Amino acid sequence: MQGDPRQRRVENGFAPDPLNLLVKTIVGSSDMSDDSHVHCGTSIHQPAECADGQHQGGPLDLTSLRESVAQAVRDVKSKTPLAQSFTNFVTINLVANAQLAAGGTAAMSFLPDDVIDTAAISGADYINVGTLLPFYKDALPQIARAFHKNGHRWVLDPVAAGIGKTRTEILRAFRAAPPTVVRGNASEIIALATMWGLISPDEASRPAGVESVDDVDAAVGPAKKLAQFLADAAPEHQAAVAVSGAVDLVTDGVQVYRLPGGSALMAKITGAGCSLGGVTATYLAVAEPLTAALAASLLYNRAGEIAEAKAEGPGSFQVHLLDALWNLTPEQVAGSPITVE
Ligand SMILES: Nc1ncnc2c1ncn2[C@@H]1O[C@H](COP(=O)(O)OP(=O)(O)OP(=O)(O)O)[C@@H](O)[C@H]1O
Ligand SMILES: Cc1ncsc1CCO
Ligand SMILES: [Mg+2]
Repeated sequence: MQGDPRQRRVENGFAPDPLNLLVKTIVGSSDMSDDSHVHCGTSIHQPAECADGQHQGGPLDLTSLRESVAQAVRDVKSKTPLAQSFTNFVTINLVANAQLAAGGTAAMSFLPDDVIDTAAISGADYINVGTLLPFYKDALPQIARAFHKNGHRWVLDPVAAGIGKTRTEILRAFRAAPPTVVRGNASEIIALATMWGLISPDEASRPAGVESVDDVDAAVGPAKKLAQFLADAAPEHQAAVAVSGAVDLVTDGVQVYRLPGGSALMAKITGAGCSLGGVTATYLAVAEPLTAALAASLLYNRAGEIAEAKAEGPGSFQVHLLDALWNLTPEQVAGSPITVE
Protein backbone atom coordinates (compact mmCIF):
# COMPACT_ATOMS: atom_id res chain seq x y z
CA MET A 1 0.00 0.00 0.00
CA GLN A 2 1.13 3.52 -0.70
CA GLY A 3 0.29 7.05 0.46
CA ASP A 4 -0.20 8.51 3.88
CA PRO A 5 -1.61 5.76 6.09
CA ARG A 6 -3.37 8.36 8.22
CA GLN A 7 -5.63 8.99 5.22
CA ARG A 8 -7.01 5.49 5.44
CA ARG A 9 -9.84 3.84 7.22
CA VAL A 10 -9.45 0.09 7.46
CA GLU A 11 -12.05 -2.44 8.22
CA ASN A 12 -11.08 -6.07 8.63
CA GLY A 13 -13.41 -8.86 7.63
CA PHE A 14 -13.79 -12.40 8.85
CA ALA A 15 -15.37 -11.42 12.17
CA PRO A 16 -18.27 -13.44 13.64
CA ASP A 17 -20.69 -10.64 12.75
CA PRO A 18 -19.20 -9.30 9.53
CA LEU A 19 -21.85 -6.64 8.96
CA ASN A 20 -21.18 -4.91 12.27
CA LEU A 21 -17.44 -4.75 12.54
CA LEU A 22 -15.17 -2.38 14.36
CA VAL A 23 -13.97 0.42 12.17
CA LYS A 24 -10.30 1.22 12.54
CA THR A 25 -8.27 4.22 11.53
CA ILE A 26 -4.59 3.56 11.00
CA VAL A 27 -2.57 6.26 12.69
CA GLY A 28 0.99 5.15 12.25
CA SER A 29 1.34 2.03 10.17
CA SER A 30 0.18 0.45 6.98
CA ASP A 31 0.22 -2.96 8.69
CA MET A 32 -3.41 -3.89 9.28
CA SER A 33 -2.45 -6.04 12.28
CA ASP A 34 -0.44 -3.30 13.98
CA ASP A 35 -1.41 -2.53 17.57
CA SER A 36 -1.02 1.18 16.93
CA HIS A 37 -4.45 1.17 15.24
CA VAL A 38 -6.89 3.51 16.91
CA HIS A 39 -10.43 2.27 17.11
CA CYS A 40 -12.68 4.93 15.79
CA GLY A 41 -16.15 3.88 16.85
CA THR A 42 -18.14 0.74 16.22
CA SER A 43 -19.72 1.99 13.06
CA ILE A 44 -18.62 4.01 10.10
CA HIS A 45 -21.82 6.00 10.59
CA GLN A 46 -19.97 8.14 13.15
CA PRO A 47 -17.14 9.80 11.21
CA ALA A 48 -17.25 12.98 13.29
CA GLU A 49 -16.11 10.98 16.34
CA CYS A 50 -12.84 9.90 14.75
CA ALA A 51 -9.76 11.21 16.53
CA ASP A 52 -8.08 12.27 13.31
CA GLY A 53 -11.17 13.94 11.89
CA GLN A 54 -10.87 12.11 8.56
CA HIS A 55 -13.92 11.93 6.30
CA GLN A 56 -15.99 14.23 8.50
CA GLY A 57 -19.36 14.66 6.88
CA GLY A 58 -18.17 12.48 3.99
CA PRO A 59 -20.24 9.89 2.22
CA LEU A 60 -18.55 6.91 3.88
CA ASP A 61 -20.96 4.29 5.11
CA LEU A 62 -19.26 0.93 4.88
CA THR A 63 -21.86 -0.80 7.03
CA SER A 64 -24.66 -0.05 4.60
CA LEU A 65 -22.35 -0.78 1.67
CA ARG A 66 -21.67 -4.23 3.15
CA GLU A 67 -25.40 -4.74 3.61
CA SER A 68 -25.94 -3.82 -0.06
CA VAL A 69 -23.21 -6.30 -1.08
CA ALA A 70 -24.79 -9.08 0.99
CA GLN A 71 -28.20 -8.26 -0.50
CA ALA A 72 -26.81 -8.34 -4.04
CA VAL A 73 -25.25 -11.77 -3.45
CA ARG A 74 -28.51 -12.98 -1.89
CA ASP A 75 -30.63 -11.53 -4.73
CA VAL A 76 -28.52 -13.19 -7.41
CA LYS A 77 -28.82 -16.56 -5.65
CA SER A 78 -32.62 -16.23 -5.26
CA LYS A 79 -33.55 -14.43 -8.50
CA THR A 80 -31.08 -16.06 -10.95
CA PRO A 81 -30.84 -12.94 -13.13
CA LEU A 82 -29.71 -13.13 -16.74
CA ALA A 83 -26.59 -11.19 -17.70
CA GLN A 84 -25.91 -11.51 -21.40
CA SER A 85 -22.37 -11.52 -22.80
CA PHE A 86 -20.62 -10.60 -26.03
CA THR A 87 -17.19 -11.90 -25.07
CA ASN A 88 -13.98 -13.42 -26.36
CA PHE A 89 -13.68 -16.99 -27.67
CA VAL A 90 -10.85 -17.93 -25.30
CA THR A 91 -12.73 -17.71 -22.02
CA ILE A 92 -16.39 -17.70 -23.01
CA ASN A 93 -17.06 -21.02 -21.26
CA LEU A 94 -15.52 -19.90 -17.98
CA VAL A 95 -17.50 -16.63 -18.10
CA ALA A 96 -20.80 -18.53 -18.47
CA ASN A 97 -19.90 -21.10 -15.81
CA ALA A 98 -18.82 -18.41 -13.34
CA GLN A 99 -22.07 -16.52 -13.84
CA LEU A 100 -23.99 -19.74 -13.17
CA ALA A 101 -21.84 -20.56 -10.12
CA ALA A 102 -22.52 -17.08 -8.66
CA GLY A 103 -26.23 -17.89 -9.03
CA GLY A 104 -27.14 -16.07 -12.24
CA THR A 105 -27.82 -17.28 -15.77
CA ALA A 106 -25.84 -16.77 -18.96
CA ALA A 107 -26.48 -16.14 -22.67
CA MET A 108 -23.68 -15.57 -25.15
CA SER A 109 -24.25 -13.86 -28.50
CA PHE A 110 -22.38 -12.03 -31.27
CA LEU A 111 -25.30 -10.70 -33.32
CA PRO A 112 -26.34 -7.10 -32.71
CA ASP A 113 -30.08 -7.71 -33.22
CA ASP A 114 -29.90 -10.77 -30.96
CA VAL A 115 -28.03 -8.86 -28.23
CA ILE A 116 -30.22 -5.75 -28.47
CA ASP A 117 -33.47 -7.77 -28.34
CA THR A 118 -32.24 -9.98 -25.49
CA ALA A 119 -31.35 -6.86 -23.49
CA ALA A 120 -35.09 -6.48 -22.88
CA ILE A 121 -34.93 -9.54 -20.60
CA SER A 122 -31.29 -9.28 -19.51
CA GLY A 123 -30.69 -7.37 -16.28
CA ALA A 124 -27.29 -6.22 -17.55
CA ASP A 125 -24.84 -7.04 -20.32
CA TYR A 126 -21.13 -7.80 -20.51
CA ILE A 127 -18.92 -6.79 -23.44
CA ASN A 128 -15.34 -8.03 -23.68
CA VAL A 129 -13.08 -7.05 -26.60
CA GLY A 130 -10.47 -9.79 -26.12
CA THR A 131 -10.80 -11.51 -29.51
CA LEU A 132 -12.12 -9.37 -32.36
CA LEU A 133 -13.53 -10.11 -35.80
CA PRO A 134 -13.79 -7.46 -38.55
CA PHE A 135 -17.57 -7.07 -38.23
CA TYR A 136 -17.25 -6.15 -34.52
CA LYS A 137 -16.11 -2.67 -35.58
CA ASP A 138 -19.71 -1.86 -36.53
CA ALA A 139 -21.53 -4.38 -34.32
CA LEU A 140 -20.13 -3.32 -30.93
CA PRO A 141 -20.71 0.46 -31.28
CA GLN A 142 -24.22 -0.32 -32.60
CA ILE A 143 -24.95 -2.41 -29.50
CA ALA A 144 -23.47 0.23 -27.18
CA ARG A 145 -25.63 2.95 -28.77
CA ALA A 146 -28.76 0.84 -28.29
CA PHE A 147 -27.88 0.22 -24.63
CA HIS A 148 -27.24 3.94 -24.12
CA LYS A 149 -30.53 4.92 -25.75
CA ASN A 150 -32.48 2.47 -23.59
CA GLY A 151 -30.55 3.17 -20.38
CA HIS A 152 -29.48 -0.49 -20.29
CA ARG A 153 -26.64 -1.22 -17.87
CA TRP A 154 -23.51 -2.93 -19.07
CA VAL A 155 -19.98 -3.84 -18.05
CA LEU A 156 -17.02 -3.30 -20.37
CA ASP A 157 -13.84 -5.38 -20.13
CA PRO A 158 -11.37 -3.45 -22.33
CA VAL A 159 -9.03 -6.41 -22.83
CA ALA A 160 -5.68 -5.41 -24.37
CA ALA A 161 -6.78 -1.77 -24.64
CA GLY A 162 -4.27 0.25 -26.65
CA ILE A 163 -3.37 -2.58 -29.02
CA GLY A 164 -4.51 -2.65 -32.65
CA LYS A 165 -6.38 -0.21 -34.85
CA THR A 166 -9.69 -2.07 -34.75
CA ARG A 167 -9.74 -2.47 -30.97
CA THR A 168 -8.82 1.20 -30.53
CA GLU A 169 -11.60 2.29 -32.91
CA ILE A 170 -14.15 0.20 -31.02
CA LEU A 171 -13.05 1.40 -27.60
CA ARG A 172 -12.97 5.03 -28.80
CA ALA A 173 -16.54 4.64 -30.11
CA PHE A 174 -17.75 3.55 -26.65
CA ARG A 175 -16.92 7.04 -25.34
CA ALA A 176 -20.13 8.36 -26.94
CA ALA A 177 -22.22 5.52 -25.46
CA PRO A 178 -20.36 4.50 -22.33
CA PRO A 179 -20.76 1.45 -20.11
CA THR A 180 -22.01 1.56 -16.51
CA VAL A 181 -19.00 -0.31 -15.15
CA VAL A 182 -15.51 -0.79 -16.56
CA ARG A 183 -13.56 -3.75 -15.23
CA GLY A 184 -10.01 -4.40 -16.30
CA ASN A 185 -6.46 -4.80 -15.18
CA ALA A 186 -4.38 -1.69 -14.43
CA SER A 187 -2.86 -1.35 -17.91
CA GLU A 188 -6.26 -1.62 -19.58
CA ILE A 189 -7.82 1.03 -17.32
CA ILE A 190 -4.92 3.43 -17.92
CA ALA A 191 -5.08 2.85 -21.70
CA LEU A 192 -8.85 3.41 -21.85
CA ALA A 193 -8.66 6.61 -19.78
CA THR A 194 -5.91 7.82 -22.12
CA MET A 195 -7.77 7.11 -25.36
CA TRP A 196 -10.89 8.82 -23.98
CA GLY A 197 -8.76 11.92 -23.24
CA LEU A 198 -9.35 11.71 -19.48
CA ILE A 199 -5.65 11.64 -18.62
CA SER A 200 -2.71 13.04 -20.52
CA PRO A 201 -0.60 10.60 -22.52
CA ASP A 202 2.32 11.47 -20.18
CA GLU A 203 0.49 9.71 -17.35
CA ALA A 204 0.01 6.58 -19.44
CA SER A 205 2.31 3.62 -19.70
CA ARG A 206 2.95 1.50 -22.76
CA PRO A 207 0.05 -0.73 -23.87
CA ALA A 208 0.12 -4.27 -22.56
CA GLY A 209 -1.29 -7.48 -24.02
CA VAL A 210 -4.03 -9.28 -22.11
CA GLU A 211 -1.79 -9.21 -18.99
CA SER A 212 -1.14 -6.06 -17.00
CA VAL A 213 2.28 -4.38 -17.02
CA ASP A 214 1.18 -1.79 -14.45
CA ASP A 215 0.50 -1.94 -10.73
CA VAL A 216 -3.00 -1.23 -9.49
CA ASP A 217 -1.59 1.85 -7.70
CA ALA A 218 -0.68 3.41 -11.07
CA ALA A 219 -4.34 3.22 -12.10
CA VAL A 220 -5.91 5.07 -9.12
CA GLY A 221 -6.12 8.47 -10.85
CA PRO A 222 -7.21 7.11 -14.26
CA ALA A 223 -9.80 4.83 -12.58
CA LYS A 224 -11.34 7.75 -10.65
CA LYS A 225 -11.48 9.96 -13.75
CA LEU A 226 -13.00 7.12 -15.75
CA ALA A 227 -15.64 6.47 -13.08
CA GLN A 228 -16.52 10.19 -12.93
CA PHE A 229 -16.88 10.25 -16.70
CA LEU A 230 -19.12 7.15 -16.67
CA ALA A 231 -21.25 8.56 -13.84
CA ASP A 232 -21.78 11.83 -15.72
CA ALA A 233 -23.03 9.85 -18.72
CA ALA A 234 -25.19 7.38 -16.75
CA PRO A 235 -28.94 8.00 -16.50
CA GLU A 236 -28.83 7.66 -12.70
CA HIS A 237 -25.35 9.23 -12.48
CA GLN A 238 -23.95 6.12 -10.87
CA ALA A 239 -21.03 4.14 -12.22
CA ALA A 240 -17.97 2.23 -11.08
CA VAL A 241 -14.54 1.18 -12.25
CA ALA A 242 -12.86 -1.99 -10.98
CA VAL A 243 -9.12 -2.55 -11.39
CA SER A 244 -7.93 -6.09 -10.73
CA GLY A 245 -4.53 -7.16 -9.45
CA ALA A 246 -2.91 -8.47 -6.29
CA VAL A 247 -5.03 -5.95 -4.35
CA ASP A 248 -8.11 -4.95 -6.32
CA LEU A 249 -9.36 -1.38 -6.50
CA VAL A 250 -12.96 -0.30 -6.95
CA THR A 251 -14.08 3.33 -7.27
CA ASP A 252 -17.29 5.21 -7.98
CA GLY A 253 -15.22 8.28 -8.87
CA VAL A 254 -15.39 9.65 -5.31
CA GLN A 255 -14.25 6.94 -2.91
CA VAL A 256 -11.53 4.41 -3.61
CA TYR A 257 -11.93 0.95 -2.09
CA ARG A 258 -9.02 -1.51 -1.91
CA LEU A 259 -9.88 -5.18 -1.71
CA PRO A 260 -7.00 -7.47 -0.71
CA GLY A 261 -6.90 -11.23 -1.17
CA GLY A 262 -7.31 -13.64 -4.03
CA SER A 263 -4.52 -15.86 -5.33
CA ALA A 264 -1.54 -15.54 -7.64
CA LEU A 265 -2.89 -18.70 -9.33
CA MET A 266 -5.73 -16.56 -10.72
CA ALA A 267 -3.21 -15.15 -13.17
CA LYS A 268 -2.18 -18.70 -14.14
CA ILE A 269 -5.53 -19.60 -15.63
CA THR A 270 -7.00 -17.68 -18.53
CA GLY A 271 -10.21 -15.82 -17.86
CA ALA A 272 -10.15 -15.06 -14.14
CA GLY A 273 -10.51 -11.40 -15.11
CA CYS A 274 -13.00 -12.04 -17.94
CA SER A 275 -15.23 -14.17 -15.71
CA LEU A 276 -14.93 -11.56 -12.93
CA GLY A 277 -16.31 -9.07 -15.49
CA GLY A 278 -19.15 -11.44 -16.37
CA VAL A 279 -20.03 -11.92 -12.69
CA THR A 280 -19.91 -8.13 -12.22
CA ALA A 281 -22.64 -7.92 -14.89
CA THR A 282 -24.59 -10.62 -13.01
CA TYR A 283 -24.54 -8.45 -9.86
CA LEU A 284 -25.24 -5.32 -11.92
CA ALA A 285 -28.51 -6.98 -12.93
CA VAL A 286 -29.72 -6.69 -9.31
CA ALA A 287 -27.61 -3.92 -7.73
CA GLU A 288 -26.14 -0.46 -8.19
CA PRO A 289 -22.80 -0.22 -10.03
CA LEU A 290 -20.57 0.32 -6.98
CA THR A 291 -22.24 -2.50 -5.04
CA ALA A 292 -22.03 -4.81 -8.06
CA ALA A 293 -18.32 -4.12 -8.63
CA LEU A 294 -17.50 -4.59 -4.94
CA ALA A 295 -19.57 -7.77 -4.65
CA ALA A 296 -17.90 -9.42 -7.62
CA SER A 297 -14.34 -8.51 -6.57
CA LEU A 298 -14.94 -9.58 -2.95
CA LEU A 299 -16.45 -12.87 -4.11
CA TYR A 300 -13.46 -13.53 -6.39
CA ASN A 301 -10.94 -12.70 -3.68
CA ARG A 302 -12.48 -15.15 -1.23
CA ALA A 303 -13.03 -17.81 -3.91
CA GLY A 304 -9.42 -17.50 -5.08
CA GLU A 305 -8.11 -18.10 -1.56
CA ILE A 306 -10.33 -21.16 -1.04
CA ALA A 307 -9.39 -22.58 -4.45
CA GLU A 308 -5.66 -22.07 -3.84
CA ALA A 309 -5.86 -23.99 -0.57
CA LYS A 310 -7.40 -26.98 -2.39
CA ALA A 311 -5.65 -26.88 -5.77
CA GLU A 312 -2.66 -28.87 -7.00
CA GLY A 313 -2.08 -26.54 -9.96
CA PRO A 314 -3.97 -24.33 -12.44
CA GLY A 315 -6.27 -27.12 -13.69
CA SER A 316 -7.72 -28.08 -10.34
CA PHE A 317 -7.59 -24.40 -9.29
CA GLN A 318 -10.20 -23.51 -11.92
CA VAL A 319 -12.47 -26.34 -10.77
CA HIS A 320 -12.18 -25.29 -7.11
CA LEU A 321 -12.68 -21.63 -8.07
CA LEU A 322 -16.08 -22.43 -9.59
CA ASP A 323 -17.04 -24.51 -6.54
CA ALA A 324 -16.07 -21.67 -4.21
CA LEU A 325 -18.06 -19.13 -6.26
CA TRP A 326 -21.04 -21.40 -5.72
CA ASN A 327 -20.52 -22.13 -2.02
CA LEU A 328 -19.58 -18.72 -0.58
CA THR A 329 -22.38 -17.14 1.45
CA PRO A 330 -23.59 -13.51 1.19
CA GLU A 331 -22.21 -12.90 4.70
CA GLN A 332 -18.77 -14.28 3.81
CA VAL A 333 -18.60 -12.10 0.70
CA ALA A 334 -19.83 -8.94 2.45
CA GLY A 335 -17.58 -9.53 5.48
CA SER A 336 -14.36 -9.46 3.48
CA PRO A 337 -11.63 -6.91 4.15
CA ILE A 338 -12.10 -3.48 2.57
CA THR A 339 -9.79 -0.48 2.90
CA VAL A 340 -11.24 2.95 2.16
CA GLU A 341 -9.08 5.88 1.07
N1 LIG B 1 -1.13 -11.69 -7.69
C1 LIG B 1 -2.40 -11.84 -7.38
N2 LIG B 1 -2.76 -12.12 -6.11
C2 LIG B 1 -4.04 -12.25 -5.77
N3 LIG B 1 -5.08 -12.15 -6.66
C3 LIG B 1 -4.80 -11.87 -7.94
C4 LIG B 1 -3.45 -11.70 -8.37
N4 LIG B 1 -3.47 -11.42 -9.71
C5 LIG B 1 -4.77 -11.41 -10.07
N5 LIG B 1 -5.57 -11.68 -9.01
C6 LIG B 1 -7.02 -11.79 -9.04
O1 LIG B 1 -7.37 -12.43 -10.24
C7 LIG B 1 -8.59 -11.93 -10.76
C8 LIG B 1 -8.36 -11.50 -12.21
O2 LIG B 1 -7.50 -10.38 -12.20
P1 LIG B 1 -6.40 -10.14 -13.32
O3 LIG B 1 -5.78 -8.82 -13.02
O4 LIG B 1 -5.50 -11.31 -13.48
O5 LIG B 1 -7.36 -9.98 -14.59
P2 LIG B 1 -7.02 -9.98 -16.10
O6 LIG B 1 -5.59 -9.56 -16.34
O7 LIG B 1 -8.06 -9.19 -16.79
O8 LIG B 1 -7.21 -11.53 -16.42
P3 LIG B 1 -7.66 -12.29 -17.79
O9 LIG B 1 -7.48 -11.30 -18.90
O10 LIG B 1 -6.78 -13.49 -17.87
O11 LIG B 1 -9.08 -12.68 -17.64
C9 LIG B 1 -9.02 -10.83 -9.81
O12 LIG B 1 -9.97 -11.36 -8.92
C10 LIG B 1 -7.74 -10.47 -9.06
O13 LIG B 1 -7.99 -10.02 -7.74
C1 LIG C 1 -5.66 -15.07 -23.79
C2 LIG C 1 -6.64 -14.15 -24.41
N1 LIG C 1 -6.42 -13.70 -25.68
C3 LIG C 1 -7.39 -12.90 -26.10
S1 LIG C 1 -8.64 -12.70 -24.96
C4 LIG C 1 -7.84 -13.70 -23.85
C5 LIG C 1 -8.41 -14.03 -22.52
C6 LIG C 1 -7.80 -13.26 -21.43
O1 LIG C 1 -8.09 -11.92 -21.47
MG1 LIG D 1 -8.44 -9.44 -18.81
